[in-house]
Amino acid sequence: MLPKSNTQGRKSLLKVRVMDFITSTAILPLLFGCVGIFSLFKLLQRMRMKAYLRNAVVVITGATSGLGRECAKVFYTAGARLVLCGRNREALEELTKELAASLATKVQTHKPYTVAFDLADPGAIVAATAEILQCFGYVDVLINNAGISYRGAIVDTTPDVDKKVMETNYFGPVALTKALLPSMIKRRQGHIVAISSIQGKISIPFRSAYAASKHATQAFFDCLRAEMEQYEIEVTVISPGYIHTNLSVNAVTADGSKYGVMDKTTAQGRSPVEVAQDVLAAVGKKKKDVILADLLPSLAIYLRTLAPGLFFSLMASRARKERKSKNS
Ligand SMILES: NC(=O)C1=CN([C@@H]2O[C@H](COP(=O)(O)OP(=O)(O)OC[C@H]3O[C@@H](n4cnc5c(N)ncnc54)[C@H](OP(=O)(O)O)[C@@H]3O)[C@@H](O)[C@H]2O)C=CC1
Ligand SMILES: CCCCCCCCCCCCCCCC(=O)OCC(=O)COP(=O)(O)O
Repeated sequence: MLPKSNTQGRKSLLKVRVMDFITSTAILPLLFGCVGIFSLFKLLQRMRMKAYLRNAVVVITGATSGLGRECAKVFYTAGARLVLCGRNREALEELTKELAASLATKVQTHKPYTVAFDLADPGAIVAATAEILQCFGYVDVLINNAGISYRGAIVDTTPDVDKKVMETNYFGPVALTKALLPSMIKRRQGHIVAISSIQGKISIPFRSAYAASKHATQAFFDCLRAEMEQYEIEVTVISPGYIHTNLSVNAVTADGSKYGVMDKTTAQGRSPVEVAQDVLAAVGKKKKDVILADLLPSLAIYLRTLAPGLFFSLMASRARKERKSKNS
């Protein structure tokens, strides 16, 4: 073994040699070159993204609250021409006024149109599509954001509740997408976005109808992406974790009544403002599948695939715990 001072001497000699190597060879210019190319790439990406969204006709469902409302703000600021959808006409008008009153941005902004309809009413979607297409003559980006959640045990849940959740979260967005596709195919241009959920990738107990509707959403829009490639139509599926919105308050329960509670998980969720910015970036970069969640939910997705037995045990234990806390 070498004495300590000798080891330190060797270490500093090594440092000097490494520095000599870096300065005497092409490594330093190469490093600077790589950083430069990377920064240039990022700059170009940002410029392309901005150009893609500026003046684009963007339809947002569920724009009256939560994530949809924040998406309306960020896309408006990016210079998009908006068609804002929801059931509550007054809330849509109020948002339009708020956007018009917002501070001037660097890009030219456009007064949004509003179209009020119920996604769970198949008849309303045909009329709404015609109205949406009349606003600007075409649609560049459709953001299927509207949705409701649910809380309940499968054994207590009425089929009407299952249907309501599926109609709002799956059949409605699918019908609207299909109604708008022909005009996109004709132009060979368009972008369909589905706001799914981590629960579109994994099912957690007491969320059957919601998780089923989001799994169906993932499956449908994955198929759509493959089928639309020939027309250069983009499809982006976004799966967020908990967001601080009124989703849990507005959720339906097993008997169809409103849940009306702000859950702790929801209250501690990400800010919808930040999530909306991530949605804007995902759309601008034409991402295909995006998970916007913390480490644990993201790991749970891998666990479901790689160790399903373990994942199912964890979910059963979660169900036991939740039942116990409800009964106590
Ligand atoms: N919050 C969260 O933790 C997470 C949310 N998501 C998803 O984000 C999306 C937005 O939800 P979020 O903002 O959180 O919740 P909110 O309850 O705040 O917003 C839901 C929106 O959907 C609209 N909506 C509901 N039912 C219908 C209907 N039948 N027809 C038309 N519009 C309807 C509501 O508008 P109105 O009532 O005015 O019609 C409202 O604008 C949903 O798809 C949700 O599943 C995904 C992961 C996590
Ligand atoms: C290798 C180690 C892996 C450890 C994995 C542990 C498993 C932990 C389970 C985590 C479950 C996360 C569930 C996340 C659910 C979620 O984010 O949902 C988003 C929503 O859509 C919320 O809707 P809700 O109505 O349920 O509030």
